[in-house]
Amino acid sequence: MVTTGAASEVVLVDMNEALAQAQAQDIAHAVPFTHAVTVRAGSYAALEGAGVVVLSAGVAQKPGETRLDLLERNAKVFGAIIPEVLKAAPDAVLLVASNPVDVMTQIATRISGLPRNRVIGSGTVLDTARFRALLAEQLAVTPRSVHAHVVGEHGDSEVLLWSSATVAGLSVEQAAAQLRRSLTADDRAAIDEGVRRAAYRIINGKGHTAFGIGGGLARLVSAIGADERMVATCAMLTDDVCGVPQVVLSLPRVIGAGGVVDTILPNLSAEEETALRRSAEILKEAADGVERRMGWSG
Ligand SMILES: NC(=O)C1=CN([C@@H]2O[C@H](COP(=O)(O)OP(=O)(O)OC[C@H]3O[C@@H](n4cnc5c(N)ncnc54)[C@H](O)[C@@H]3O)[C@@H](O)[C@H]2O)C=CC1
Ligand SMILES: CC(=O)C(=O)O
Repeated sequence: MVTTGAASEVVLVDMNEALAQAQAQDIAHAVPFTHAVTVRAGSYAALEGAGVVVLSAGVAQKPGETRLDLLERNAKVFGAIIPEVLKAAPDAVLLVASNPVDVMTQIATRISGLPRNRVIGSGTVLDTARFRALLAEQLAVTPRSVHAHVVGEHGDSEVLLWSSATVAGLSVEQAAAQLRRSLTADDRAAIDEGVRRAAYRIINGKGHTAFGIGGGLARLVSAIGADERMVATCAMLTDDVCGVPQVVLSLPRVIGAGGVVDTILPNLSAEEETALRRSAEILKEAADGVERRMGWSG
């Protein structure tokens, strides 16, 4: 947020106050080289007046763990922090990043009691970025010129929408042919694996992921602040996805003041529709399970 000037003031709140202080100081020392952003650590009360609160507290995956493995532990963390956040910043948009982000968004929606469009999960924003980056590398164009989306779970069952991916208005197959680049079934499988398994590989190498999600969250904060109506694949509680009712997952959403302004359902091939339904079923089952175990259902 500091490097892009996405906010005028950033407050870091963490149960580890010394860590929040140290991070705030370190980040503040980048301000002279970037944008005029005030950065400080504080208690929940310091969130007063916040337009957006990013929820990223909790535990992260260790090598070998899936995102869904974190569910119970992070549900308890949200149970503790969301009432505190709302006391200080009742009008904020909640932007959820903690994993498993889709189910955590559903939990945040339930605990907060806020309208569903004000509780957004970063969802597959990061996976969409990874898909665009890898397609761009394959086609030797900049990722900004690749229009492609990942929908469904931010996790193992996510769905890469190859059928609607375009460059300069052409399908990626047509673009590859004109650009004299290979895009064989093996290339596509390698890109799929590269997107779907990115977090596992990065966590094996450095213990966590940070820059991609940081870029994505900053972009969303700035879209909300400027009422941009940017289309991004964010997670939100949705009435019906391929016949699965009341499920939180990512679809292209219009992001502006107040959170999600609208949702767009892309054209799906039969195979993509089946995969999206499966992803919705997996998330629904995980969310129903945690609601039961936490005594929230009914
Ligand atoms: N949605 C996405 O694309 C991504 C999500 N994540 C998720 O974000 C979360 C955070 O990841 P990291 O920053 O790498 O982990 P981290 O362990 O570095 O940071 C988590 C912080 O939460 C704090 N915390 C824990 N319980 C708390 C509580 N009750 N109140 C206040 N603070 C509390 C901890 O003190 C710690 O500083 C994880 O769930 C991770 O899986 C991470 C990267 C990408
Ligand atoms: C950790 C995580 O969810 C990611 O980097 O995709």
